[in-house]
Amino acid sequence: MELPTSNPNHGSFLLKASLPAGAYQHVLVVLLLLAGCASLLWHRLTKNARRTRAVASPADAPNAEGRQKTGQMELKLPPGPISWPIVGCLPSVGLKHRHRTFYELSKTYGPVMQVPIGSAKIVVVHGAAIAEELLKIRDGQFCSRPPSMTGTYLGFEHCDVNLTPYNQNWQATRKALSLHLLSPSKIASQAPMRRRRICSVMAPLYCQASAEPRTVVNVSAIADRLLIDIIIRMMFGERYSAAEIQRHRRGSEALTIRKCLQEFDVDLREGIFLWGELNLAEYFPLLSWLDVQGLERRFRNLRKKLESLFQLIIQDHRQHACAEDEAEPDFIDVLLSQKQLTDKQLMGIMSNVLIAGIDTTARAIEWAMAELGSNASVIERAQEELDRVVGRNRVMDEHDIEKLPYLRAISKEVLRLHPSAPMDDPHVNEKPSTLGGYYIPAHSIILHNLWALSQDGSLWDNPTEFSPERFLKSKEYESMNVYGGDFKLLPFSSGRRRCPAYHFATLTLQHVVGVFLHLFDWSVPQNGAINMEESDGIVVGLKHPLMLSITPRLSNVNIK
Ligand code: HEM
Repeated sequence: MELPTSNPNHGSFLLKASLPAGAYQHVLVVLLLLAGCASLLWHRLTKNARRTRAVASPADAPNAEGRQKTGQMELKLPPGPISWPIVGCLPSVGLKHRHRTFYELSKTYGPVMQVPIGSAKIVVVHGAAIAEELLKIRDGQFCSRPPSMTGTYLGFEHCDVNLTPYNQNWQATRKALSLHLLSPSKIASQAPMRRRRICSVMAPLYCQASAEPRTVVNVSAIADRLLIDIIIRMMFGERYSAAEIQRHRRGSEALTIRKCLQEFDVDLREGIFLWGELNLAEYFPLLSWLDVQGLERRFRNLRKKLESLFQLIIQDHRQHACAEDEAEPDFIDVLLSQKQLTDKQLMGIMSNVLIAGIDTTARAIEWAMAELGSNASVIERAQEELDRVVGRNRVMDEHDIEKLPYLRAISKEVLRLHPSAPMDDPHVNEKPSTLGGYYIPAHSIILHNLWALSQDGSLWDNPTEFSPERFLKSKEYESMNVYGGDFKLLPFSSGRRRCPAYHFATLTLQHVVGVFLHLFDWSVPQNGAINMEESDGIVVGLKHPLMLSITPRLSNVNIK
C-alpha cells in the first residue's frame, strides 16, 4: 500500500479551535454572568460543607487515615487553588499544557489537589507513592472512566477499551485486544512485517541521502508514516494492499477501504485533536446545547466517517472470509470468527488502535530523535554499540535488541522524560475513597500526572537532563522497566488500565531508533537548532516538525 506522503503541517492538528466569533460569544457571556450570580449564592451557602466532607460510615472510606473527629467522622478534602463560582479552578488551570500547569500548582498544594472545573470534581495527583496507592493498592476502586463526548463518539457509545467504564464490556474488548493483537506471541509473529515496513521507508531515504549527503528529512512525518503503515498491517495484514486486492479480484468496496486507509492521517489528526481538547460542554452542561467550541459538530462528522469506514471493513471481512490460500486470518477475521463482540465493540477497538496507537508511538520516536539530535555523544555511543553487536554489513533487526543495552537505555530515558501521554487517561472512583489520606468523593475524575515523575529530584539525579547512562549505572537501574512495575517510571501507567500495547510500543521505538542510528549519521541542519517546544493535547509531541540532516554511514548494506 502506498503511504501518505510526509505531512508538512505536522503539529497543526493540535492547535486549539478558537471560539466562533459573534452571536455565540454574546450568549455565552450573558449566560455565564447569570450563572455566576446564582453560583456565588450557592458558593456562600455551601462553603462550610465543602471544607470537610462527612463520611457516613467507615465502609465508605476504606482507609480513613487523616480523619478528624468532630462529632461524626470526617476526612479532609484535598487542598487546591481557589475555586471560583461556576468556572471552578478553570482560571488557574487554563486550557493548555495541563501537565506543566498542574505540576506548578502542586508545588503549592502538594501531590493530591482538588481542581474542580464547572460541575466536575477533578482531583490531580502525582508522585511515586500516590501512583502506587492509585494504581496498585486502590486500583480496584479507581479503575473506571468518566462518561465523555470522546467516549460517545470515538468510543462508539463507550463500547471500546480506552474510554469505557470498568464493566463487562471493557473486560471483553480489553481481552480481545490484548489476546489477539498485542500478546507477545502475536507481536513476535509480526516481526518480519515490521522489518519489511521499516526497510521500505528507509531504503529510498538511504538512496536519496547517498546521492546528496546531509539531506534534510522531516523525522516527524517519517515516524507518522511508519506507524500508520505498521498499525494498519497489524490489524488487516496485506488485505488492503494493491497486490492483494488485485490477486483476489476484489471489488470497489476493498478499493474504497484502501483509499480511506491511505488518507487516514487526516482523520487521525482530527481524532487526536478532539480527544485532547478540554471540552467545556462536559464541565458546564448548560453549554452543551450551544456547542460553543464547535467540538460536537466535529465529533459527529468524524464519527460518521469512521463508522462508515469500519462498517465497510467488517462487511468486507464477513463477505470475504480469509481464503485457505492466505497466510493467516487477520485480527478482524479472528474477532468475527469468535462471535463474542458486537459490531460496535469491534468499531470501538479499531478506533482505539488507529487513534490512540499511532500517534503515541510516533511521538515517542520523534522525541527520541529530537533528544539524540542535540546529544552527539549519545549517538556516538549507540552507534559504537550497534557496529560492535550488529556489524556494518546488515541492517539492525528486532532480535538484536536484547544485546543492545545502551539502545534500551535510550528508549527508557525518552519515555521517562517525554511520556507521549503525559497526563494519564482519566480514572474514576464509583464509590467514595481516599488518596494520600484525603477524602475523595465518589465519581471524582482523577488526573494522574505521569510526566511529573520525571521532574522529581528525590527520584532521579539531575531529573531534567537527558541521560540514558542513568539506566546503566547499577543493576537496579538496568533491570528497571517501563511496564508498570516501578512507580518511578510509568509512561504506560500501571494496574488494570495500564496501556495494553506497552510491549509493542517499546519494541517499535527501539527498533526504529536503532535502524535510524545504524544507517545514518544525524545532525541539525545548517543554521538550525532543535526547537523542543511541546505541542498541546492528550498526546504530546514537538510543536513543530523535527527536521534533521542524514548522511549514510554503512557502505555495504542491502536494505530489505
Ligand atoms: C509510546 C506509546 C504509548 C504510550 C506512551 C501509551 C500510553 C498509554 C497510557 C498512559 C494509557 C492510560 C493508562 C491508564 O489509564 O492508566 C494508555 C492506555 C491505552 N493505550 Fe496506550 N500508549 C502507547 C501506545 C499504544 C498503542 C500502540 C496502542 C494500540 C495498539 C495503545 C492502546 C491503548 C489502549 C487501548 C488503552 C486503554 C487501556 C484501558 O483503558 O484499559 N497504546 N496508553
